[in-house]
Amino acid sequence: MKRIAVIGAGKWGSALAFALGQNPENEVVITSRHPRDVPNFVDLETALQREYLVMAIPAQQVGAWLKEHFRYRDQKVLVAAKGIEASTGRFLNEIFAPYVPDQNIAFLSGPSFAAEVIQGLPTALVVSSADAQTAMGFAEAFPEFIRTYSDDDIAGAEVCGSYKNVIAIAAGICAGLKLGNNAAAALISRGLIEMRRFGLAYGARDETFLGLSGAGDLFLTASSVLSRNYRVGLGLAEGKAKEQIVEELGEVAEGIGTAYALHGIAQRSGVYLPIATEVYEILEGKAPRESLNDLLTR
Ligand SMILES: NC(=O)C1=CN([C@@H]2O[C@H](COP(=O)(O)OP(=O)(O)OC[C@H]3O[C@@H](n4cnc5c(N)ncnc54)[C@H](O)[C@@H]3O)[C@@H](O)[C@H]2O)C=CC1
Ligand SMILES: O=C(CO)COP(=O)(O)O
Repeated sequence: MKRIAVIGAGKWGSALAFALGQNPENEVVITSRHPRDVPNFVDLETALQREYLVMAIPAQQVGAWLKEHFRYRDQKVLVAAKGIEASTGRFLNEIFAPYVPDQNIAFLSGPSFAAEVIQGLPTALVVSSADAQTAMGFAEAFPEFIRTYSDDDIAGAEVCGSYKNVIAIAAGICAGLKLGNNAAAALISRGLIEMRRFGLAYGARDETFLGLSGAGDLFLTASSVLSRNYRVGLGLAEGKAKEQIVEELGEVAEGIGTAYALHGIAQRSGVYLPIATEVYEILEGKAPRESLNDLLTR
């Protein structure tokens, strides 16, 4: 029996708790900063005693959360968030490194809308860890409707999971401006190339970008209104400010923070990130049509 605690009861944490609960080999509890009226809800201290932790707190908040609440007790940790910390440019593996040893941590990626997982719809995910046993331990915890693969390309999982959210914002802008399917396809394919170029510089493996974590999650997120990031793009195309969009969304859209993080990385390192940079400029108020036309005619 795997005793699992999901930390963070938002859309993704709730969906993961549901999915993992479908496997009779697991005993799953969930916790969050606001008590929830769900049968498996426990307080944070109880949750942190569990052997397996699934972290579903957004990337922009998890660093502060770890500092305030986390105490390592040999737990195995699965990081389910996707994003790069805007304030520091840190990836999630860097944020968690001071708290959890490499052999006890894994990262979840792949095309997976929470809204479909919670319906038990077929899904495929990747569990990446430096330790094969840790990756397998989490991969086999998922129920049959979720096909899991395991690998050790943490850099690839992280770059794909975070960067695709920024491309999804750009795709939402493209759709909102009614630039057409040709433009959308050009944008998404160039977004994959940009994400791959950035990821290779971070030590990611090439094949990861054509797999579930890369192309799979990018195509999913950059082509559906189920994506919060895609919906951010639609709002930007309407001329709304990001603050209003986030308020109306009522859920996290990690692509915003990651766009700021990527802009900072590009400024510091000189790496060429045209789409991420244009998304940052539009989030900062640049006219979307001018920006996307620049991008597509460059
Ligand atoms: N929703 C989805 O379809 C998927 C989401 N993800 C990722 O999962 C992560 C979480 O996303 P969602 O659950 O969808 O977002 P959400 O907006 O539905 O929920 C976020 C949750 O984090 C909690 N939270 C925020 N700040 C916190 C803090 N400082 N301390 C404790 N809890 C805090 C909130 O209370 C909320 O319950 C994100 O990184 C997202 O990219 C990954 C795959 C699918
Ligand atoms: O990561 C996701 C799907 O794989 C969820 O995407 P959004 O955060 O854009 O909704």
